[in-house]
Amino acid sequence: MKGLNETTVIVTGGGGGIGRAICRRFGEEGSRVAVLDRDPEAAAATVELILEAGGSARAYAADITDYNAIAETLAAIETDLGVPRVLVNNAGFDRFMPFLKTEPGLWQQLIAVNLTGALNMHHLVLPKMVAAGGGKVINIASDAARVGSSGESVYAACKAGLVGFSKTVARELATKNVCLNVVCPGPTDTALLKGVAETAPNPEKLLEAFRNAVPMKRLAQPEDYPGIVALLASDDANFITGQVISVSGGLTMAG
Ligand SMILES: NC(=O)C1=CN([C@@H]2O[C@H](COP(=O)(O)OP(=O)(O)OC[C@H]3O[C@@H](n4cnc5c(N)ncnc54)[C@H](O)[C@@H]3O)[C@@H](O)[C@H]2O)C=CC1
Ligand SMILES: CC(C)c1ccc(C(=O)O)c(O)c1O
Repeated sequence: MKGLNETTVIVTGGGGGIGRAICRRFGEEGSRVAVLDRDPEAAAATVELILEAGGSARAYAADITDYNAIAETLAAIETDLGVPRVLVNNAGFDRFMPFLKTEPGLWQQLIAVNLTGALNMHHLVLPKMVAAGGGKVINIASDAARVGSSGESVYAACKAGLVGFSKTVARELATKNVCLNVVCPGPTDTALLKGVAETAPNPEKLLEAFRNAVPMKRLAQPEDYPGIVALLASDDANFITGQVISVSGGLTMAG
């Protein structure tokens, strides 16, 4: 795709299911991929896959909830790989529980990763994109933000917050050549979904309910996302900003 070769790309949660698939695609496009994850081994495994395929990547172990640690990590990325032109905010986590059974401590954990973590990344990376004359941000939210999802109230609130935040900053930076767009996955076959299913009284029944809710009657695979993310990061998307796109087999059909 246009404009991705030798471009510096940061992917948070790059060691996980969806993040790894996105990193691999940028590797195939010839980008310099900064695989950022709080799990160092997972990040290193993603880098290994990219290098084996002939691409260029480096692993960065950092927690997106820690503003100062992220500032240090970004300085290292800039020294190693150059100023980022693409940022994919993908790191996230969830616990499945009816809202009335949750406690404020869990809300804080969910908000720290799914909302504050993304704010940290934007606050530290966007000034560099503005100074460099432009950039692309792709935020991985969730269809839970668009249609709701029982058991995911605070997570859904964070993801809906990310959607509103993305549209607002897309307006604020529209004249600076910085485009922000949101991709909303539906239920996807990753460690996150498996972890959630294991906490349910009947994991297979929960997964069946997720499959049945999707018009195309299957869970998403991580490989369902890299195409749209690469497109939104490319020069073919230079006039697209503030948009929200569901990749969920028809779970959300928004006009
Ligand atoms: N799997 C699913 O069904 C869905 C996933 N999503 C979203 O897609 C994104 C990716 O999810 P999956 O690949 O499924 O999850 P995953 O659990 O496979 O990967 C998430 C990765 O993020 C990393 N991470 C978590 N917290 C972090 C932090 N504080 N700092 C740095 N790294 C951190 C983890 O170490 C892990 O490698 C998340 O934002 C999730 O909310 C959205 C809708 C559905
Ligand atoms: C994996 C978790 C439980 C999950 C499941 C379903 C949705 C959704 O319907 O959008 C999610 O966003 C999830 O994160």
